Amino acid sequence: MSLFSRRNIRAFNGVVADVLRVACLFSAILILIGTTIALCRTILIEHRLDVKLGGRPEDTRDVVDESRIMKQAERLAGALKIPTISYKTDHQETKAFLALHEYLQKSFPVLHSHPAVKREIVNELSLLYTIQGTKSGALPYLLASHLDVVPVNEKGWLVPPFGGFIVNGTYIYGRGAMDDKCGVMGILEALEYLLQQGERPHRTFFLAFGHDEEVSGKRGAQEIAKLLKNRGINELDFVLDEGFPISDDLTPGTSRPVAMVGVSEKGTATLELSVFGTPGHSSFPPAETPIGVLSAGLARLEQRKFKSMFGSGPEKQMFEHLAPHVTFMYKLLYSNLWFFGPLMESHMATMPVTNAFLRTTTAITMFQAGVKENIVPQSATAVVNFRIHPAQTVNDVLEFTREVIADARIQIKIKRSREAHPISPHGPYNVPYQLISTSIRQVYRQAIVVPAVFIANTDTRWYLDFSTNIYRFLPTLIKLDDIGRYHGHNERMAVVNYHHAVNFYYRIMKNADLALSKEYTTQPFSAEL
Ligand SMILES: CCCCCCCC/C=C\CCCCCCCC(=O)N[C@@H](CC(C)C)C(=O)O
Ligand SMILES: [Zn+2]
Ligand SMILES: [Zn+2]
Repeated sequence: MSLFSRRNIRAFNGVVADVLRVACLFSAILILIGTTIALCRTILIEHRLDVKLGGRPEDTRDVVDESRIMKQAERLAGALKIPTISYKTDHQETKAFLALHEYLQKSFPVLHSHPAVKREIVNELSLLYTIQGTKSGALPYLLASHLDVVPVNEKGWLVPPFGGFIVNGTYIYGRGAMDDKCGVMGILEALEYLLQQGERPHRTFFLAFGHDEEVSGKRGAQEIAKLLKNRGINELDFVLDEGFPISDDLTPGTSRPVAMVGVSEKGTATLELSVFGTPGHSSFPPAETPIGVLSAGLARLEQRKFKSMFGSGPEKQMFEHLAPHVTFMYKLLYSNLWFFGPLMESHMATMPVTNAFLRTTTAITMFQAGVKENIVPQSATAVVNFRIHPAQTVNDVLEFTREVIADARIQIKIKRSREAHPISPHGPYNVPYQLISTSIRQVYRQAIVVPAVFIANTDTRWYLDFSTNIYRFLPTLIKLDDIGRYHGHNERMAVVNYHHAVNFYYRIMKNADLALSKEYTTQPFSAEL
């Protein structure tokens, strides 16, 4: 009988169908088990934590008095009028920073004259505040923000970017409204209020406001870090700096806001690509010019994306934390990335901001060549900025670039680089992470808090030595169309969101003291589950 007889083919089809049936059943069982485990784990953990930290999200005691909302907004607007622009390292609007220092002193008189608060100017333009707690023995913590802003192109703005306008009593417009004067002003508002109430923090903490975050932090945060070290401060309980804002209506499967707390940040590499040739008359040009050669190489680099590293970083935990709070279909999806990962990847790759979560990104940010229309230029130079997924390294970026460029005429030089930051603990027993999470949910009561990798960079790089608990989060709410306002036109902050930001920092200060109590210090909070 032939191997391909009808009977054999029928039998073979039967076996294939059986195997497929078993595989489907097996996958379905695994998906259900995966979903159940993820849900139980997160629900149990979150419930326990709410009880432990004593601050259930619905608890609104101690929240800064709402009648102050407009006054707070006006004070932030005042700070936005001061153009503390960083153009590049050592090229800054120096006078504006001094004006901002003075404005802060005038705006927050209680804290600036309080015996427990020491304010220092570091490296001429940065500020370090030390708030002396009433209890000794506990590790201090540090809240960071930055005083500088990126330059503006006034043309695209609805109102002048340094006008300090509050439009319709609803939005505070101005460069720095989101990045990051809301942090500086929000923290100081919270502390001013706390001291005004006659309260005194139990625990010592620092406020570190660098003046050059937008151009590296070398002169600001780095110097603040050195000063702390020189004073014998080698360890901090946690550091909280700017990071993701809370995203509203951006997460499939839920209409609730999602607060991503940055537990790491992507690495970065800035490469300079150059081509050199011989200058000459444009009426008898060579077959290829430096501009042509470099452009072709850059086009190849832009078109060849880095492979997706989805699932090789904390993305898994991010989606597991989302799972209990989303619709049933998305519960299945988010709890079973081993199965649905590719589907999620292809969806996330369609938007730049979600694509940045998946992979190392490539951005050609500068190009320079040519001096006159009839001279073939001698050289062409481009700058390419990469943001590196935590599962890859600077070296991977360099190798990838060489492989894609594949043209010996294009020289590749590293201008700046830094590996991705270590992943900070974000388990149920990590007090600093839970303290931040609880503070978020006490203010944004609907928010789902999840760990994530911050896709941009912050001053936290200078504080990595001080603690393993380094977090990045901005306590405001944004919608999809607000993302373009970062470093773009019409940066703004809703008056009500700014009020929430102040409340959040106030909560941090209160909860940090709560976390000092015996109950917390005797529990194994530092251990991961
Ligand atoms: C399920 C996914 C939902 C996705 C929602 C995402 C919402 C994220 C929105 C915005 C992120 C923007 C981050 C802005 C970063 C500001 C910090 C900054 O500019 N840092 C500089 C530092 C550098 C050293 C000069 C930077 O270039 O990274
Ligand atoms: Zn910033
Ligand atoms: Zn920025």
